[in-house]
Amino acid sequence: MAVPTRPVVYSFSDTSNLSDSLAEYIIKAQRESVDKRGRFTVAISGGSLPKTLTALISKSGVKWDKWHVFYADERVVPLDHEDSNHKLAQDTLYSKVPIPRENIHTIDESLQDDLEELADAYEKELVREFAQKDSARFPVFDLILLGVGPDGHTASLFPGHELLSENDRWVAYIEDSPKPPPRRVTLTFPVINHAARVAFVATGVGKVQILHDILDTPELGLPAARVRPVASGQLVWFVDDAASVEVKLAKSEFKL
Ligand SMILES: O=C(O)[C@H](O)[C@@H](O)[C@H](O)[C@H](O)COP(=O)(O)O
Repeated sequence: MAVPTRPVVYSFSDTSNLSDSLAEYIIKAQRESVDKRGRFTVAISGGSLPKTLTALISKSGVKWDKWHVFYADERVVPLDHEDSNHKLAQDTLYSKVPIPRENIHTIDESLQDDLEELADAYEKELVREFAQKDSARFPVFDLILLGVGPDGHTASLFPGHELLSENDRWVAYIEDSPKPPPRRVTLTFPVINHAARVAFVATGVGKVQILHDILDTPELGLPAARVRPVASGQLVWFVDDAASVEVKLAKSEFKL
């Protein structure tokens, strides 16, 4: 059994410094992935995360045509709905950079009335994009970008939910999400924990307690604390000083 990865925690004075360093981290991950496999597969979350990616817009090292973007979770609403993570990322990022639309892997909104079928279809999209390239049982994302809720959820994996023990499916659905909207699809822990890199982003005073709980008492088993990339997977937290004020775990000085 691989030794669980210990998280590296980078704390920044403000979100502008965080966003700039996160962009440098992502570009380094992209460079390594493109050098090895000619592409960069990344899964992003919704909420406040897309906004922290905007520093990439002005960076010269981003090879947008090599990116393949998926969603760590997505709300099951039309892709132009205000609750859609895709719409959020489209308005915040994609509309400002030359990423090919065919490289953005959205849910099939025509299936939104049948969550089982929609989750299955998204899983098949992952199989198409990864299986012929990686023979592993689970897809190996180059990078998964996660947020964390005040209850410790990440993606759409919520405390006490049966999805936390889903160990076979790559994509699962939830119809009673405690965070609205209720109907969502999400990557499962096996997929998240097979990523080459996982980076959490958490900012603001609203995350003070949950960051302390997750980073200093992982034995509580909160969903975000159960993200432990196996093998050589890296686990990094990008936080601001406001959110990490109660974190006892030693913070590292950001360096690539
Ligand atoms: O679709 C979603 O709602 C997100 O993927 C969700 O998992 C988010 O990352 C957390 O709820 C944190 O959200 P904030 O960063 O906005 O607090």
